[in-house]
This record gives sequence, C-alpha cells and structure tokens, in this order.
Amino acid sequence: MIAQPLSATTQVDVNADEARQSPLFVLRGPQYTLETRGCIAHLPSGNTTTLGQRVKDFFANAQDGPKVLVGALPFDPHALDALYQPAALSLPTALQVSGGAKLPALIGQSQAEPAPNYYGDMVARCVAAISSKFSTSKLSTRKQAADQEAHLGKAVLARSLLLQAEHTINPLVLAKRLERDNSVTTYVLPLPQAIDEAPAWLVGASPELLISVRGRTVKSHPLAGSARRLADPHADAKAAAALSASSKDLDEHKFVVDAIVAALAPLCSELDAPSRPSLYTTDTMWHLGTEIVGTLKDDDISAASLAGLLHPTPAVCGTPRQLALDTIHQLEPVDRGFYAGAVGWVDDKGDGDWYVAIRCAHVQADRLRLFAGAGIVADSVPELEVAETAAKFRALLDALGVDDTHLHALSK
Ligand SMILES: C=C(O[C@H]1C=CC=C(C(=O)O)[C@@H]1O)C(=O)O
Repeated sequence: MIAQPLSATTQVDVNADEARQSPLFVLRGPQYTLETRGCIAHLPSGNTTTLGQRVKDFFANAQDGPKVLVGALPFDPHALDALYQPAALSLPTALQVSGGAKLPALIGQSQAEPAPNYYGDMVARCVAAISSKFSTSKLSTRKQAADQEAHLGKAVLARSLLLQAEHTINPLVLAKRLERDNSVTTYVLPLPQAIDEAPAWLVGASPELLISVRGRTVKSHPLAGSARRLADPHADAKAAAALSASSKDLDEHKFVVDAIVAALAPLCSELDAPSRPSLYTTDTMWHLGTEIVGTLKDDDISAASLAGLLHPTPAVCGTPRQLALDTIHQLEPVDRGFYAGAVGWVDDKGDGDWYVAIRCAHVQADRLRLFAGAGIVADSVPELEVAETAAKFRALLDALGVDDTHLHALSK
C-alpha cells in the first residue's frame, strides 16, 4: 500500500472532539506518514496466535473502502487486539490543531506506580530469579538453558508515571510535540474503552521497528541495551562508547536478536543479521540496534502474521517468553494494556509495518499514564535500571514540557 515515501501536504483542522467522532490513526515516521479517518469495520478481536488468519479472513470478505487494517496489539499476547478498517486514508498532513498547539498545564503531583524504590526491589527480585546459567560468564550453557524453557534469562520490567492536566489533552498536540525528534515514528491511535468512559488514546514515539513487509522483503530493527543522551558532547560520546562495549547490554541485546532470527529463519530463504549491534540514537537515548533483513519463502505471509509471531520479543518481554510473562505479571503492579504492544497497519497484499509501542502514554481526558521499561539480565543493577527507566520517560516528559525539578516522583 505505501511503497513510496509520500510528499504531498494538505492541512486539516482537528480538535479533540472531531478526533473522537472520527477516530484518527496517525503513524508518522522518517519515510512516510499514514493517516486514516473513521472506521468501517472492526477486525474481530483475538490473540496473537490467530491474528494472521483473522486478517486473511477479513480481507477475503472485506467491504468497500481502503483495503487496510490499522491498530494495535496489546502487550499480553493472550489479550485482545484492536484493529479496524478505516473509512479513508488521508494524504500526509500538516496538522493544524484547533486552539493552537497548546497542551494544558499539568497540575498536582505526578504519581509513580510503582514508586522508584519499589521498582528497584522488583529488579532485585528479578535478578535473583534469573538463572545463574544465564550469567554472562557462562554463555556456553545459555542455549541449553533456553532450550529447556525452564530458566529465566531476561525479563523486561516496566513502571509508570501518572500525570494530571488542567483539562482534556488533545492527543494530536502531544504527537506533534513528539515529532520534533525525527529519528522516531510517532503514533496516535484510539484505544478500546468502556462505554461510559472518556475516549482513550495511545500516543507515542517509537524508535523500534518490530516488522516491516514489502512483497517478500522483511525487515526488523530490534533495540535493547540503553544509555541516556548527555548534553555535553564529550560525555555523550563516552556514554555511547561505553554502551557499545558493555557486556551486560550486549547480552541483553542478544536475547532479542536470537529470538527474532529464530522465529524468521524457518520462513525465509535468506536472512541477514550482523553479528554485532550498532548504535542507534534518539534525541534522549542511545540504544544498541540490529537491522535484520530477510526474503520470505512464501507470498502468503502477511505483516500481521509476522507481528503476531514475533510479539512480544525479548525487547519488551523476556526469555523464555512464558516464564518472562509470568514474572512480569507477578512483579508489575500496573497492567501494561497496549504499552509494549505493537502499533501499525497491514494491507490486503500482506504488506505492512508494525512498531513496538514504547515511549508512549495512555491518554484519557485530562490524565496521562507514561510507561517505561528496562531489560533485566543476570548482571543488572537495580539503581541503574531505575535511572534508565527515568531517562526513557524523557521523550514524553520533554514533549509535555516537564523538567526534573517538577518531577519528584521520577527517581525518589
Ligand atoms: C521497554 C522499553 O525499551 C526497550 C527498547 C529499547 C531498549 C530497551 C532496554 O535497553 O531495556 C528495552 O528493551 C521502553 O522504552 O519502555
């Protein structure tokens, strides 16, 4: 559907009410922008294992309208996804937001859930649960341990920050602020909500491509292993060099690449993944990243079925998957919902792009819940993971104009 970068620009005037009446989906990345309006039909919801088949059945019986489904997968692969066929695709748009591009002021104290010290305790408990078979000094026994599916090697633990605004937040204004970082893909999409609740949105700026399909070409760009960007260029370069050389971060990264390669290899005639990650940077974070590129054996495999197969990768969940999911459910006090899920689109030919739904906020009326997670491995240090998650909130906090002096909840 979107093979070429689009360049035309139109202007639309959108306020929060219109956005609600006409569900608006926006995915804006360095290569192209996809915007959709309205909703013709919902994909019957289900879990990741049935996603590919449901999408296929949907397009086999699709009504008139754009032959594309847009939406989100929740973090929990057993929970229900939320995809729909939009009524119209818009050209790339310079959003003119009614009332100017203002966000309401934040009021009251932010609330960290869990509190940072509790998060540190969660990390310590997780490190204790990680099998010594996975310690970086014992890599030779690691594959054996993973094969047994019995030993936890990595789990990604998240925390959240609740913020209260003076009045209703327009999700499009927040997305527009996030767009200032052109290394990320920003997204805004409506989320399922209870009938008596205000409209809910997921708004974020993801640096991480879960899967992209164009014809038989597949790409994935997993990230794992992080360091905060620093204002001083010399210190910033040192932080990046330290990240590249960190055995703990390289280890954390390898879990993700191994899982994606293992899932894609049986479906590809060619698959290329560099043996060492490279540095990837956003305005606020350094990451280790690996570009994986392959050729599918079969035309019949859609971006949706691959997203369902890969999600949740060890970049947001852990290894082995089920054990990591159990650990996350035991330790995290707040349900992730669609944070650490995936957002994207798939068309009737199977092409599509799905991004990992990180660096985001769940926005509902005048409240925002920001999420940030960090990969925990045998060598993780609780205080450093508290600091890393604090740094990962920065993308959203900068967009909201919140500085550290107003944010006691971030690290205390
Ligand atoms: C889970 C998140 O980040 C993932 C992506 C990049 C680096 C990560 C890390 O270094 O832990 C995480 O795996 C998040 O930002 O909430």
